[in-house]
Amino acid sequence: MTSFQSTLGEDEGMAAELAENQRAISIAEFFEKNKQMLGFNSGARALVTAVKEAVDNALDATEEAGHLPDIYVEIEEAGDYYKLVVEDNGPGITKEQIPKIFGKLLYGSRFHAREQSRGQQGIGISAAVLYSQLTSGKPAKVTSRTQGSDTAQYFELVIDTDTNEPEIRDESETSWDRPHGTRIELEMEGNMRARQQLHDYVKHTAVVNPHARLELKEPQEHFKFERATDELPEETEEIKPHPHGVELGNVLKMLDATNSQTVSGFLQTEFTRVGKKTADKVIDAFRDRHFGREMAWTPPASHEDGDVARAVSSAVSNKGADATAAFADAVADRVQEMDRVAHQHVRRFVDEEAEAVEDEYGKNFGETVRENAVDAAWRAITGFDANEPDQSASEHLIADAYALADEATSKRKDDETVRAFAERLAEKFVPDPEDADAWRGRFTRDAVREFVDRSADMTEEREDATFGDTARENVTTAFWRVMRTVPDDAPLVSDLVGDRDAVSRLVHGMRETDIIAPPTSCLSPIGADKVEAGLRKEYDAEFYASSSRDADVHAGDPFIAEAGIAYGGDIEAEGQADLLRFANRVPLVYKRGGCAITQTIKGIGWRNYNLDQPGGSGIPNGPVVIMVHVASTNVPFTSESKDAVASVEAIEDEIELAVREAARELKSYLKKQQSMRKRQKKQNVLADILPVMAKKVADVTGRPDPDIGDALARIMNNVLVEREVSEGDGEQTVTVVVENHSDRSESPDVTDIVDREPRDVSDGANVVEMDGEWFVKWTPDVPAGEEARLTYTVETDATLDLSVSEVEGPKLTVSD
Ligand SMILES: Nc1ncnc2c1ncn2[C@@H]1O[C@H](COP(=O)(O)OP(=O)(O)OP(=O)(O)O)[C@@H](O)[C@H]1O
Repeated sequence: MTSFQSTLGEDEGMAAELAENQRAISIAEFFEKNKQMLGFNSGARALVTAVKEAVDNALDATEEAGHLPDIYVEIEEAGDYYKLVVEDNGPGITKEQIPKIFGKLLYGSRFHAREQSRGQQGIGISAAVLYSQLTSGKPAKVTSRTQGSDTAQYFELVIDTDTNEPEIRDESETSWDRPHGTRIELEMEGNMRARQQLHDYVKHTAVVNPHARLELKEPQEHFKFERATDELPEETEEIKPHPHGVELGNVLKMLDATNSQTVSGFLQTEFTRVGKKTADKVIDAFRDRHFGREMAWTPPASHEDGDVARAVSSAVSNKGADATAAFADAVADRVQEMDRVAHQHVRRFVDEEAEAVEDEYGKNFGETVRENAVDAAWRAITGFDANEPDQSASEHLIADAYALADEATSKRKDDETVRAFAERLAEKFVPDPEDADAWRGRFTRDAVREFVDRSADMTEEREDATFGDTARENVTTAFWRVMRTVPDDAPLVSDLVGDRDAVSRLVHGMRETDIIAPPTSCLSPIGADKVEAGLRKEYDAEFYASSSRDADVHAGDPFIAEAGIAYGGDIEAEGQADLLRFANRVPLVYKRGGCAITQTIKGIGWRNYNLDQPGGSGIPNGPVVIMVHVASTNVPFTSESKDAVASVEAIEDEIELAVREAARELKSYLKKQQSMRKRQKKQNVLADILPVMAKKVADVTGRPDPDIGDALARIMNNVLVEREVSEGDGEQTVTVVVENHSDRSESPDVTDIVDREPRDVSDGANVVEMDGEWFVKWTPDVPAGEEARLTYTVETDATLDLSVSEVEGPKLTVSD
């Protein structure tokens, strides 16, 4: 304890004095002092954040109303301040809501909705109003016209920071030329030092929202991003939470609020993807933790040390010999039919057979008789004796335990060790007759593990053997597998409310149960095609790849990770790759280092994907743009300013998988490029030396020079395209020969352009005339090792121009 604290403790008057100064703090006051939490920590950043909040809202509102967004942003110098105007063509806001939306922090429509939207907390735009009033002292000016209304509403308002309530300074009806929408005007202290971030935000917003028209007018520049598509993103639907990943606190709250009485009803009504069957599975998993399971032993017939029929028969008195024998035999038969039998089975068989015998013999088999019968049968099966204080495990139980342990442990353990272990373990199941649960063989998994541990420890000590953790876990699992879920009714919702331990077991049950992934109707991913299209729109690269993963769940909220890669072309080759981060279609422009997206990219070994990565970790170098989008009904951000995605394992894993998917495509492209470069190099060398060699050979042998093109194509296993011409009477017959020296079938596009009309064109050609030139095009399928001959005739003085595509350059030899 510090001396200050000890003084406080001694002096009660001090506590009272301190108490006088203690009072609740309004949320508005809190954020007034903690502007950085909302992204208003500097004048430069404040402008970007205010634009972002207003534009995000405008996009959310227009899309939700089914309108193609048309958003205008203007930043203007106004004396010592900057004036920001953001206008949208959304549905507008009603007169009653305007003051609360702009004049009250934590007021919004999205906080409780499980549906993807840019806005989440209901803080964004009111925080911008707060910052503007704090720095300029001016009220926010809001104009809004709802669809179908002749007039617009105009408000001037500020936030009362003591009460976090709007204070209206002016209010009137006005006219506005937009048929519907909202316009907000804020004056604030600021500067344009973050111009680049502002441009990035608007530009990247346009990339991932191709359906939006965006206009940004700032003191120096004016951008217009026209819409690239009239297709709105798919409409999203609100969903309930998914059972995987909901936290204990939430489940406690939900149990408190639900109208359902049974846990099954609760699971089915409050969660997505839970029907009766899934609810039953969750409840079974819950039961296993809550009640434990019942040990099931093999029936005694195989061991011949327990006679169930005789035991049951002697437990029944006064029911007549026939009825007693029929009942005892029937119970014994039912037991024998089982591979393994647990106490619950015996209870069921006794009840069912008692009823059958009652019907047939007219004797009453009441509860006491039945209980005696269950006890007797169970004793016969297990060898347990309720009257024997120091009983030990029967040979039958030891043999059962041995069989399970033997199968679960490695073959290298010697038989004696396993037997000694099994004897000790079987002993642990022998109950104290006073303990009703143990008597029925009911134990939790932890209890079984403890039995195993104690038996293994003892075996290690006495038998000088080793019983490692894996062996212990395997034996526990082997026992747990044969144990049966208890049939007891699950507690009701009213029993669970407030019982943290029991609810925690329910939450574990929910997590353990296989449940299909949540519906993705609540999400609006960009889609792999559009990710690539967005990159193509923005970057002139030589290669693009993209991926969009299936939905996964975090904290009951579904999410999807998407990635795109652009490589080469005009992308800056010097320095690190460019990383574009997006969350719910909003570009993230700040806190790059503290973002899970950046961390995940840094953790990938990019050298495996043929990129340069100094030191083997970190952002790779080279002409690369990596884009990552996380879409979720609740993106976990590191702070309210929503600059960076928090480090959540499930999300990081999916980001990594999405990026690796795209990176694999990049790798095979780069590998191919590399092998093409090698091939080209080899070909260049050959093209230099072959003519020299050919000349020498021709000189020595006195024969004409051989055809170099042909030889080169054969050596390189290329596709060789050659033109042969035979001249006749004023006309020539042209033959284009396609020889395929490679080891796979090829279908090159072969085009000869001639300036006279060709005739007798061979089959399969497509002839198009344009401005006095004829394009004669074939796409022959040429199997490996074969050739195709393509012919036509044309006047002798025609000029010819041969071109070939659809075969990679270094694999092609054209001799015109
Ligand atoms: N331009 C607009 N048109 C229509 N409704 C709007 C507009 N701007 C805001 N709203 C409504 O006001 C609410 C509050 O907006 P605000 O920016 O404060 O929070 P949010 O967008 O819900 O969440 P966040 O704090 O994460 O930005 C929104 O949820 C939306 O219902």
